Amino acid sequence: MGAFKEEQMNTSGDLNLKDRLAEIGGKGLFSKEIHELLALGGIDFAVHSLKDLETNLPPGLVLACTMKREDARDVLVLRDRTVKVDPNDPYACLPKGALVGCASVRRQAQMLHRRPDLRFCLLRGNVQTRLDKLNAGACDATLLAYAGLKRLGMEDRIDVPLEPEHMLPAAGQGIVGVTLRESNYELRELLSAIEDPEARAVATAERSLLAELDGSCRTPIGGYARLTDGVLHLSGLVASEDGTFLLRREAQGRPADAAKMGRELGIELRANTPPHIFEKIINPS
Ligand SMILES: NCc1[nH]cc(CCC(=O)O)c1CC(=O)O
Repeated sequence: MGAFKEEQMNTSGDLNLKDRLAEIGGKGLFSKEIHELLALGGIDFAVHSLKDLETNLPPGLVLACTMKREDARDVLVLRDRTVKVDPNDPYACLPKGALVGCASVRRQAQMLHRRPDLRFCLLRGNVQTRLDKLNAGACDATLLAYAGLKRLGMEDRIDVPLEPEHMLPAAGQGIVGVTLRESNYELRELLSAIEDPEARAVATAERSLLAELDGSCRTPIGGYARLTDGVLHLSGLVASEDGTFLLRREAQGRPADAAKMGRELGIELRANTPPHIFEKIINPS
């Protein structure tokens, strides 16, 4: 196998900066065009943030490898960096009625659940654009993935890493995965060298939880698994957008049962959630 040729693509997810991701089609947005090209043989593999990768891949494509997980936490980035932060009560540093720039219903719901006084505005664009807008006073704080900031070398802009008990991450957050054609055995074998079994186990649990729950991409859903001493622990969360309803459940078991564990926790969460929270929004206006 010789050198790789890189094909850069801008997807609808990158190009549409105006709307909330949830309203323009959710996860498939970042991978639709890429997977069409992959299926046709225009490219041989595609690299994704697992968080943005749909749970049901197009026929003939597989998730060939999941790489070692970066820090999965979300972080709070503050405009006023001089305030004191209590790690046990990370949202207390925001004044009453503070304006939070955020494009994720999952983050918004979890914050509103603890701080119903907070106000939210849409903040989209790439990370640098968001930080520029924050610094210019568009809002008082924003929430981002630790992994995204770290990979861009902007860890120093992190004010408050949020522990999963305060903010449950999205399924797959912090993990990079590679998709390719199922029939490309040579490349699958080659990529198995960068597969991380722990990332595979946690990603499988989180993604099967998400697959079970994914009624509408507007539903705030969190899923986070970790492996300790050979035991897989999975936390799942469903909330209403305004944070008035929030349900969190945990499960544990063997890594080999990751998919089953995710499905079962998803079923349990759904059974205990008012059905309207999962209602599909066909035509958002
Ligand atoms: N939805 C955008 C997106 N997809 C993956 C990351 C961060 C990196 C990762 O989670 O792997 C981000 C940015 C963010 O949410 O702050």
